Amino acid sequence: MDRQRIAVIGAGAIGGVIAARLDAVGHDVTVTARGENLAAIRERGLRIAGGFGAHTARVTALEALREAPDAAILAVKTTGSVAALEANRAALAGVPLLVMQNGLGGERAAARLLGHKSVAGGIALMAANSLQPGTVTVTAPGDTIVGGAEGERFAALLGEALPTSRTPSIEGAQWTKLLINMVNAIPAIVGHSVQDVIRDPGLRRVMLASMRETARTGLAAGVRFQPLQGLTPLLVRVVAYAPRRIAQQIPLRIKDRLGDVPNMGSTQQSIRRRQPTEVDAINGAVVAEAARIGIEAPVNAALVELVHEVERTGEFLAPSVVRQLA
Ligand SMILES: NC(=O)C1=CN([C@@H]2O[C@H](COP(=O)(O)OP(=O)(O)OC[C@H]3O[C@@H](n4cnc5c(N)ncnc54)[C@H](OP(=O)(O)O)[C@@H]3O)[C@@H](O)[C@H]2O)C=CC1
Ligand SMILES: CC(C)(CO)C(=O)C(=O)O
Repeated sequence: MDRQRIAVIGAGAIGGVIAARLDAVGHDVTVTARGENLAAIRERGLRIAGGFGAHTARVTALEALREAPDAAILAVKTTGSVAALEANRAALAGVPLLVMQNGLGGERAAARLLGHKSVAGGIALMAANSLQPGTVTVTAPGDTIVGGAEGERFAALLGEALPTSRTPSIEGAQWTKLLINMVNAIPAIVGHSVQDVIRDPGLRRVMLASMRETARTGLAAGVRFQPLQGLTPLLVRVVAYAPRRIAQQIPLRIKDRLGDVPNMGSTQQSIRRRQPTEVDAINGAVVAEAARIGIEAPVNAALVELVHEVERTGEFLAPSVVRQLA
């Protein structure tokens, strides 16, 4: 593919990896960042290490885009989407955009806000920690999944830089990722790695309960879950309805896929940076969809409350507080 001018809005964990890999394969990359992260990228470059190899990308780093790129990628947390899109609205007019976010429908919200339809949805299956400015460690590599409008364009672009595939239904893929993201809340509440939380039988029981609510809600709402990382539609039914001793194999598999390098999950990383988390867009999305179709999701509702409590106080809670939820 010809050298393209690519803008990555939000050079944190996922945006940082994507920007550095696009730089590594020869694209002209501009990132937007702020504060210490912006200063570190300007001074030392954007550094990635771990699962996709080491690279220091000497990218252009700005607070906001000054001109229209050929294509753009939004990789801020869902809580920052509106501000980040507003800040770059003029440069993004008519520019194809890929929204790389967990949660449901980020690409639809961005398309509404920008007032154009060239917006694709992307799902990162890698796990990455970004706790030092300008530096990202990929703790577990994984595919990037792209779908929706402009899916073909972004699959071709990212496919040069990272393992990438297309999904025929970004909504169905986002629901499967939502199920996987039930691993996020409990580590953010207790301050342990995702792997350690899943190893703990009592915490795993609560995580599985939140996964069951997600699977049952999605199935009841008519979602066609797409296969992701071996999590097939059949296994989604196993999560929803099989006896607990069988269904718990799903969180255990996710732990194995995350590998041995401790991963905090993106929600806990927000907590550790004293920033708002995406819990309302993850566990809260299950609660909202369950309410919409007239069922309940009490474990997810409780997890939302506990993550907000940790956000407010900055203090992790004892695992026993979570174990009693299921
Ligand atoms: N980390 C992971 O392993 C995974 C994350 N995801 C998903 O990917 C998405 C991105 O998450 P992640 O990369 O972890 O998040 P990060 O918080 O690490 O990165 C987001 C970056 O965007 C920056 N940012 C926010 N608002 C603006 C703005 N207005 N202008 C410029 N920069 C801005 C943030 O800066 P600041 O720090 O100053 O706020 C931060 O550096 C989320 O939806 C997440 O759920 C999906 C799979 C795995
Ligand atoms: C990698 C994974 C599944 C959990 O760590 C994730 O999506 C996240 O951190 O948001």
